[in-house]
Amino acid sequence: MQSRVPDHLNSSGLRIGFSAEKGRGVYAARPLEPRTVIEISPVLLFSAAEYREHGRHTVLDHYTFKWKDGRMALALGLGSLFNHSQQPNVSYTLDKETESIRYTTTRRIEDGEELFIFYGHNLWFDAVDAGTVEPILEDPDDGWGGLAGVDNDEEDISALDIQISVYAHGNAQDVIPEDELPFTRIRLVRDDEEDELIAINTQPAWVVDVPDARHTATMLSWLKKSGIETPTMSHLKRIRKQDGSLTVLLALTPEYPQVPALPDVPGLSEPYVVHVPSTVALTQVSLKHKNTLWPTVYAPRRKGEAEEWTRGKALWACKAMKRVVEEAQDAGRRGELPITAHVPIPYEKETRDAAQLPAPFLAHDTRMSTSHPLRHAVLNTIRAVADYRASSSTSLLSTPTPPPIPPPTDSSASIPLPGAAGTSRFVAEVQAPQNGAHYLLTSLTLFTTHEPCIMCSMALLHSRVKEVFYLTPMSRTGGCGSVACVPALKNVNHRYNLGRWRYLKGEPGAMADERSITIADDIDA
Ligand SMILES: C[S@@+](CC[C@H](N)C(=O)[O-])C[C@H]1O[C@@H](n2cnc3c(N)ncnc32)[C@H](O)[C@@H]1O
Repeated sequence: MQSRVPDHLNSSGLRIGFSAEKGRGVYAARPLEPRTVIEISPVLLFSAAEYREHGRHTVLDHYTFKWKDGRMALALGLGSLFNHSQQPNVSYTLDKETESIRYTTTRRIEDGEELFIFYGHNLWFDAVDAGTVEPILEDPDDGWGGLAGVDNDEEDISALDIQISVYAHGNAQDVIPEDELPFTRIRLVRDDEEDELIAINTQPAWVVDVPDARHTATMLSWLKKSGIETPTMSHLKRIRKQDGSLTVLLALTPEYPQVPALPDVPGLSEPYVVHVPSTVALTQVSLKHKNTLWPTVYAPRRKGEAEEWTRGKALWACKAMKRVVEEAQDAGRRGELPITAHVPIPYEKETRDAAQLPAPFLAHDTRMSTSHPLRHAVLNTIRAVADYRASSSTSLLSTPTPPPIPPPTDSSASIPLPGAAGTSRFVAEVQAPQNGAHYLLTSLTLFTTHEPCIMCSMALLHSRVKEVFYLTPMSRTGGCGSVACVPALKNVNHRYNLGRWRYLKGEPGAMADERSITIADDIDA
């Protein structure tokens, strides 16, 4: 049946067409370049109650978009007429400021092609998919073990809301018992590793010989002020006395690759590199061995003991995880894979001061829209932080312009990328970190919807992240406990902590997790 469609052409070259299977749709009336904004539709907003009581019982339910704050939006203009495809050629963003939706082409479009958005995974009709390629999200062999973890599903959010309310009440300083934390820790090393001492993990560090012991105090106070000390050196003592000579530790070379400048102290040697232990000594045996390399801090731990978490910190983490899920759902609605990673401002003040992160970083997976296989959410996030670190440690005049990368999804809360509009102003306002350029995610926590793949897990290792929390394990590709456990590999020069979020879908109140994984025994740490 042919429907009468208005002879409509918008200024970007879109017209309304009709097909028997899908009804009206939006078509290109001329070729369109990738990343062209083809339509900006103002929206009509319904409150959550108004929609629940009225809207959803009407035909409106086939047309409305979920707005960010729980309201529902009806796109005016052409926005309501885009049909759905598993291989969308248009992505969209909700613009809260102007109460509108912006539609952008994700690839080149030929004259006459239909334009599709991605509605999500829970369709209410039998979809005719115009895509010629097998749909990525429905292919059981997609290599991602299925991406249903944050599949446009309000249950994820309500489960997280319940967790938030659990931690929001009570004294923020209270230490939360291990089994009441919102995550289960994945142990990286066997308890007996320290005693076995198969190999001590080391990393290179700059040191300098100080011939006259009277200059030690001057050296140490200079070191404090110099800004080259990093929190990752906290397990190492600053001075080594050996065979009558005295050597001062300056910096770890991965974080400070250039030869450090020295104070004006007579007789100092040129800085040189030695290999120092990567972690504290947990046992006396280990201390003895590690001290032969460099004097190391002794921090005995009971078996399995890990960092304590307060109620306030658990609340901070739940909010961060909720943000990740919301953004992933949003990305999914726009035709991206619903995977997001997020590095929030640290909870503890000392970490905040050390990390010098002026705003949270958040990015989603952009493999679909960029047709680029490496645009994983974690890599996009690390790269955004790296670009920020690089730009803020150089002068404005020399700010490099990297190749274009997908911006974080929330421009209001995230850092503009170098080369993007507005970056220069931002960089000018933030004090350049003196020693921040080389250690990317040191002391920071990354939250992500899906267990990072092996590539991303390795990138996290290189970026020196402190800890990673993920919601959905990836049984076939995960590099943080499923297929491999990259931070537990033998001889890696950095380890980060891992936690898998606990909550049961459909039973949001349940804080125990049946699916929790332990990998300790089969890891050759
Ligand atoms: C937002 S409207 C899109 C415009 C609609 N085709 C019209 O004529 O008003 C959503 C409706 O379009 C239809 N639709 C969208 N994508 C489709 C697809 N891939 N296959 C079949 N029907 C589709 C479904 O009936 C759905 O309820």
